[in-house]
Amino acid sequence: MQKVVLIRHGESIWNLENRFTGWTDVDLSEEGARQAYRAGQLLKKHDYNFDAGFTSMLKRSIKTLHYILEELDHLWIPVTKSWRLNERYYGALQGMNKDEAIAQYGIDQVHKWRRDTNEHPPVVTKDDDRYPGKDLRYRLLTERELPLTENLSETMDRVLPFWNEIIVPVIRQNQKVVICAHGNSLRALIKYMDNLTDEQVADLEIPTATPWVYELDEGLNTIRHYYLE
Ligand SMILES: O=C(O)[C@@H](CO)OP(=O)(O)O
Repeated sequence: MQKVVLIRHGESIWNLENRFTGWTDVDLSEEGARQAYRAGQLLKKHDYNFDAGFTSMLKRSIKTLHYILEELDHLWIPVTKSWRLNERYYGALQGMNKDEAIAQYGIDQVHKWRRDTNEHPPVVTKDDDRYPGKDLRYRLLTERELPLTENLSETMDRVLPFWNEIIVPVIRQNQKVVICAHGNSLRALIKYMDNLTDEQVADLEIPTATPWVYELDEGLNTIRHYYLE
């Protein structure tokens, strides 16, 4: 049996302001940083230790993992950062307040944008400052990889190769792995791991900075999962 710990970043400033975030690189709120340290303390209390960490290229996740590893006195483990674990790219919704979006577009449309597996948020154009092609950190990505918008299915298309080709081989070497990512990149991973239907994944809400333990069998099928308390 293998245990993998998944964790969504702590509360960000835009979580607090209720704004669509996606690939916008907003920082943790003060409470978000405290949540991350508390998650580290919880893992320590339960005697968790890790050999390898994985996170996105966004500071709210990078810092959350860093604070957790600091609490565990584990800052020395290798941490791999990849855009493939980034939050779902929310296109032209990024920056918009979610209540204002509901007032403008209606609750049903906003719910579809947020939780339907196949619905695309409105696109950004390539001259928009929010286009990832303008961001230095993504300069090695191909044009096809740079999103203008993304639904959950497309998020799965970029998360799953990273899981299968990069993380799974590390787990198979019996390394203990922690993955710190985002609400929707984790939903994409769990949809695949637990074979969830579109309806089931629409109801899956992942709390911030709460260690989520996945126990996997030899074939890396889920035996059970639970949040640490
Ligand atoms: O704004 C976002 O990027 C995500 C995560 O905070 O929001 P939602 O839960 O609406 O998909």
